[in-house]
Amino acid sequence: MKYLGIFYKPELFNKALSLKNLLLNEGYTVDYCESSERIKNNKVDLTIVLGGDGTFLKASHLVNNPLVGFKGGRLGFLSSYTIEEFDKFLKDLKNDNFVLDERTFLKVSELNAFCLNEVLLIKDPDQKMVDIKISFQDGELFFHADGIMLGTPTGSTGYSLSLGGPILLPNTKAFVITPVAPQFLASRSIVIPDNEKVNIEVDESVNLIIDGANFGKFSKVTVLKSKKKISILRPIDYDFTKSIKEKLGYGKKFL
Ligand SMILES: NC(=O)c1ccc[n+]([C@@H]2O[C@H](COP(=O)([O-])OP(=O)(O)OC[C@H]3O[C@@H](n4cnc5c(N)ncnc54)[C@H](O)[C@@H]3O)[C@@H](O)[C@H]2O)c1
Ligand SMILES: Nc1ncnc2c1ncn2[C@@H]1O[C@H](COP(=O)(O)OP(=O)(O)OP(=O)(O)O)[C@@H](O)[C@H]1O
Repeated sequence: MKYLGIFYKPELFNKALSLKNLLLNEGYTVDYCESSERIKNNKVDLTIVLGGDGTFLKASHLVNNPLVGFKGGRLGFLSSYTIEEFDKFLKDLKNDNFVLDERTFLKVSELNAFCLNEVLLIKDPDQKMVDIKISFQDGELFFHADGIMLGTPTGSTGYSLSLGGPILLPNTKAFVITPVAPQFLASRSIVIPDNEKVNIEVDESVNLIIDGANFGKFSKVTVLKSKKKISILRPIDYDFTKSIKEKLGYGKKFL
């Protein structure tokens, strides 16, 4: 990998500059070092992301080449290194000491918008509970709730988890549907194959939130697996269970 780009959270400008100089000294070409959306559709071999998960999500929507994240925020669940591990990364880069962690995206057909974590339809706080109908090839489901979420395996450790959803291993070919604050205890998440096309209808217009960004009010959307994929560069010793133990405290050995 010779042609690199750096996308950073604005407050990490100095860190981005020092990484750029390190890479230039090692003989790499740094095509861009940006915090704006100008990086869209660039042709570098690797986009290096300095920031937390929000920065990583932003970058994943803008590029199609491999990404590697450096935790420079609070959680950095999607990151592969910390902001202090530039030297470790440079050694891995020199020795190509990586594994590729491929991730799928959802697409909202009405907007041709992509998401790495989840699509959420949720009412305003002062709106009454809404009636939701979810239909897909294998049938239809109804919920009376505040909203509904359709998440990817990547998003299963984000908002979906906070709503009581399951953790899916990254290469699971499935999506998770989770109602938000549903009436009646029976309504929990349901996991469906990721080749399903999901139609969501709500009896009112509610907020459409895609990876945390609000796209306005909708009462009907169609969501399906997108052709867009990204590969996340992971150090050769990376394993997903390590990150859920370390970053979420799940499955840790306490005694
Ligand atoms: N109550 C919640 O847990 C909650 C609420 C809103 C949004 N979110 C998540 O935040 C994402 C947007 O990220 P942001 O940083 O712009 O918003 P943000 O600043 O509100 O971050 C929300 C938290 O979710 C974490 N997060 C994001 N994606 C994750 C993932 N795939 N696995 C584990 N943790 C993840 C972030 O690190 C952050 O700590 C949304 O896609 C949603 O998944 C979570
Ligand atoms: N390049 C950028 N341009 C504009 N805003 C950005 C950029 N990168 C990050 N942000 C915004 O800054 C906020 C915080 O960024 P980020 O989520 O990466 O850090 P964090 O919340 O501290 O870490 P984490 O999400 O890992 O807990 C996010 O809401 C994100 O939208």
